[in-house]
Parts: sequence; C-alpha cells; structure tokens
Amino acid sequence: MAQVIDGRAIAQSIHKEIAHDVSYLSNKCGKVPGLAVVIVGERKDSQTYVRMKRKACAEVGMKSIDVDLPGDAPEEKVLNAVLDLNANPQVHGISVQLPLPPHINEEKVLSAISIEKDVDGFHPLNIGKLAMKGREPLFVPCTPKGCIELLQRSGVSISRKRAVVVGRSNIEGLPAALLLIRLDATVTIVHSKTPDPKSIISKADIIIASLGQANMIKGDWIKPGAAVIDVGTNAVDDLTRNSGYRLVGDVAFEEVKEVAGWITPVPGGIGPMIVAMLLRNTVDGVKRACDCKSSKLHEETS
Ligand SMILES: Nc1nc2c(c(=O)[nH]1)N[C@@H](CN(C=O)c1ccc(C(=O)N[C@@H](CCC(=O)O)C(=O)O)cc1)CN2
Repeated sequence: MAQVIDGRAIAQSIHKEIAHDVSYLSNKCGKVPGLAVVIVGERKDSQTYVRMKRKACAEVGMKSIDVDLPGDAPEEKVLNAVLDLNANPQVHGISVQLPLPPHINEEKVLSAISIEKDVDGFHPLNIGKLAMKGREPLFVPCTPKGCIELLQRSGVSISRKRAVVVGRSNIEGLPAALLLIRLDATVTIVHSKTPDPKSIISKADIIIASLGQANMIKGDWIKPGAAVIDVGTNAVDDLTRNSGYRLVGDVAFEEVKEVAGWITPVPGGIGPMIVAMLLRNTVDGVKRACDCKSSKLHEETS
C-alpha cells in the first residue's frame, strides 16, 4: 500500500518557510516581495487559481498586485499591462494566468515579461536555459518544480532512477522531463501518440502523469513500489455534489495506491504546491536581487 503524499501539508510547511523569509526581507532589507497576478477573462477554474495565489500572498505577508482584464481585452492592452508591471519596482514577480483567451498570442505575452520577474518560468529564455546543460534558468516552472519538491520531501531518490513523464505540455510535461534529467534520472516521455504506453510506464520507478485524461493510468501499469505524482486535474460528472462534478487525476487512485510506493491524490497533491512554488520563486527572485543568501536568512531568523 502506497504512502499518500499530502500536498496540502507540504505546501503549508513551505508557506511557513516563505513567511520567515518575507519577514526577514521586509524588516532587514526593507523589501516586501510583490507578486502581480494577471487574469484575462472569466474562466471559473482560472479565477479559483488566481484567488488562491492572491490569498496565499496575504498569508505569507507578500504584496499582491491584482490585474483583472475582461475576456475581450485586446492583446495590446494585455501587453501594456505586462510592460507596466515590468517597470513597477514594487513588483518582483509576474504570473499571467494561463490559458489566455484564443485571440491573444500567448508566446508574445509570455516573452514580454522581464526574465527577472518571470516567476512562472515560462519565458522562452528561462525554458531554453532549463533545457541546456551548464546553464541555470532564473526560474523553473511551478508545477514541475512542485513535483520534484514532493518527491524529495517524501524521501524518494531520483538520481539513476528510471522516470516516465506522461504528457509533453510546455508548462508541465516538458519542463518536468528536463528537471528530472538535470537530477540524473533516465527519462522517457510518453504522449498521446506513443504506442503501448503501458509497456513503458510499467518499467518506471518514478511516474509524473500530466496528460489530462481522467483515470487513464491503471493499477496493472505500475511497477510495485514506484512513486506516482498525478498532475492531471479532470472534472468528471458527479451528481451527488452540489457543483455537479468532482476533480480526478490521470491516475486511477484507488487501484494504483495498492501497488505504488508513493502516490499523490487529486485534489490535495500537486495543486497546492503550484501556488507554494510561485511564492517561493518570487521570494527567491527578491533574495537574488538584494544578494540576501538563504543560509543567512535562516541563520539570522532562527
Ligand atoms: N500562469 C500560470 N498558469 C497556469 C499554471 C501556472 O503554473 N501558471 N498552472 C495551472 C493552474 N494553476 C496555477 O496557476 C493551479 C492549478 C491547480 C491548483 C490547485 O491548488 N488545485 C487544487 C484543486 C482546486 C479546485 O478545487 O479547483 C488541488 O489540486 O488540490 C492551483 C493552481 C494552469 N495555468
């Protein structure tokens, strides 16, 4: 029976670490880390995530700068909002909530964010550096960074392990694979066109599932003892709920739990870590800018 990794509890302890750093930066360096979250449109799921990001900022003592634009805002308006935030000294990080409405060129908007404030790590320069040996990105995307944090804080070793990433999206699958390679795992990416995914997944010590297909990965696809991180968030009909739906992952949780060594639930696994990593990236950016080393932060505040 797998150990269920509690993403909410791990994210909460990271929030405490961040609050510690924020207090030091505010009191000793006179810098209150500021995160700008930009939302374009009224998608319900995006509004939920944006609310969570803003609430988390308040909880750890960070400043939240809110930019809410209507769904029909022209691209130029979104680009101008980003340029204003780039120039605002109170803003240390900018998160433009994805997906953007279809009339807006996502690449253009993400490329307009100053790389020093690209706390989502989506700027092509940051992704490019993540992909290159010997180069260090300023920021790593939050979902894959959260996956690694969950593995490491649960005692799962990564080096020399066989890892399979299911999905190849720019913000999840692809950067997750790049991070695992940096940590010396041997990595295979399985995607929607891969023949016989089961035969590949069943050899993995570590699985990061991010394809967006409800309950796709079954118990008999899993090597006994493997670590399974479920990044899928799929809404399935559930008439017993007031909302009429519930969230499930890409992994058939109940059956995989019987075989795996570690597993994350949905909800309550990677989700809360995405927000925690965004705050972590923002605070780390401020530390880098004012040359406050984290060891010094912990020494002086503990
Ligand atoms: N600019 C960005 N856009 C998007 C990102 C991102 O990292 N940056 N990732 C996702 C959305 N996302 C954050 O933005 C996100 C997704 C899920 C959660 C979360 O905590 N989920 C909960 C369930 C919440 C619910 O009940 O609906 C969980 O899994 O426990 C947080 C953030 C795409 N866009």
